[in-house]
Amino acid sequence: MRTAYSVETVRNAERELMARLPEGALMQRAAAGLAAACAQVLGRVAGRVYGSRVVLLVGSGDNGGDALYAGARLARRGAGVTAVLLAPDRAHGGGLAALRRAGGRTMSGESAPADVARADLVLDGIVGIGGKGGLREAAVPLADAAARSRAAVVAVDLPSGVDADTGEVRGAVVRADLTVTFGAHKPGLLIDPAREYAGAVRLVDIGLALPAEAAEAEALQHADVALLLPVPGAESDKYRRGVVGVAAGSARYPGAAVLAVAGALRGGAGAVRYVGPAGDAVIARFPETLVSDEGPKRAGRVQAWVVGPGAGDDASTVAEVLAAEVPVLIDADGLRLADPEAVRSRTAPTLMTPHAGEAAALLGVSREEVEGARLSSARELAARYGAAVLLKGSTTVVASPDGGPVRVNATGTSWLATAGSGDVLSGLAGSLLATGLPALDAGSTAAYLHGLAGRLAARGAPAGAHDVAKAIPAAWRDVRGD
Ligand SMILES: NC(=O)C1=CN([C@@H]2O[C@H](COP(=O)(O)OP(=O)(O)OC[C@H]3O[C@@H](n4cnc5c(N)ncnc54)[C@H](O)[C@@H]3O)[C@@H](O)[C@H]2O)[C@@H](O)CC1
Ligand SMILES: [K+]
Repeated sequence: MRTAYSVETVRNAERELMARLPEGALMQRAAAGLAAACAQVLGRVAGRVYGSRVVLLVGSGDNGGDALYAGARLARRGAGVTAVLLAPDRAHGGGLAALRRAGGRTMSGESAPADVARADLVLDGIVGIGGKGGLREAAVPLADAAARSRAAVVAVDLPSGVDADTGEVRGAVVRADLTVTFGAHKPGLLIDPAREYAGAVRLVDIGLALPAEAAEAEALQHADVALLLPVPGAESDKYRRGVVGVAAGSARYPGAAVLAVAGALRGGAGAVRYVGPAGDAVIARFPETLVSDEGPKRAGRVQAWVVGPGAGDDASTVAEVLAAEVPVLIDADGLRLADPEAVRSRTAPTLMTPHAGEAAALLGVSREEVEGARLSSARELAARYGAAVLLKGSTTVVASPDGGPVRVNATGTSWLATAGSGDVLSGLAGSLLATGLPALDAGSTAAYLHGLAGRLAARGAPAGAHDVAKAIPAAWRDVRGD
């Protein structure tokens, strides 16, 4: 699990640890890890550390201090290190002295862009967890110069200017190739749009003790998903493995039903029951589906429902499903048709799976606002509806109604932005719900498999939603290491 903590939690842990350590020890740990990472990067881009050109962008806080101490270490190994001081009279005193002792030089911001352009490596120590709200004006030309330069850009703790706690980007920020972060991941390193500016992320352990229950966000890895995936035992039959009901599709959109069933058949449930007007299309493609045209209430037992994909204006089916006392996944048209009060008053778990546009409509804000603030949007929807919310997009975020860390999915690919891909995801997640996984686990596991399946199906070329569904078993095997 990749776990991210809020700035407040990180600061508290730092304070506790610092009280037990000699002054400056924590910063030295950070600088040592940072310098080692930079040396590796220099090995790649310049062949070696000795004789390479390094420019430090140094703000007035401890983030700049980390950069200065790391720069001193690189200078001692023979790199030519220049520190650009954004506020020369407020730069970290100890770091500055260390750099000068090691033979590094300093300059002010105005003449820096030329040096940045010639550098092999630019170390971004403008601002870390102490900043808010995009880069200040004086720092913007330096961020631009770094972006134009052929140098590798390594961000200290965070790409300067991004919001550490939310992943929001308001104004100019540094774009890094690598971010070396200290003590713990910050939510902004896992969540877009900030994540995109971080490049690859490396965590340096500085000894912080962070309680798991205080996490703000977490990203499942292969091993976590492997533990969550349901595996049928010797005693299992199709009913014990769970039956998932799919109430989807309409005369106008039969394809949504076919794709949701395609996902559901690969999600671990023992059987898929389809209810709706697209039964013929579903059976033609997937003869193993149990088809009923009697409506959800009389369709027979299921352990979870998926409702909404391609539903058109069929509000009564949505209402019928919401009245069922089993977990329900609501997607697409179902999100628009569901009565909020009926969702809130449900006692069994509910999982809502909007994309940014659907979430925006539910929240009464613009799509851009949701895309810029994915974490708070998902949390807000979850709280309003008393439901788990899986917000689809470049980084899919799954929030629980009762708080706790959000799950962030990192397996997605832009190839998944294709018609019908969401229908496959809802079938898959519904199927996992039917096997008994809690909503947060079902949603995040489905997002993980779906993203992986998307990559496997696409491999650098466009793939249709049905290709993604077909690749789910391969994703499953990949996760389990079979
Ligand atoms: N506290 C600790 O124990 C440790 C802190 N470390 C480093 O210390 C950093 C936090 O240091 P600070 O609390 O001093 O804060 P920062 O250095 O992150 O930022 C504060 C400084 O940045 C300026 N600033 C704020 N917003 C800005 C903006 N939008 N654009 C440009 N400049 C802005 C402020 O004037 C202030 O001087 C961490 O990110 C990490 O790099 C590490 O050394 C590990 C140990
Ligand atoms: K930084």
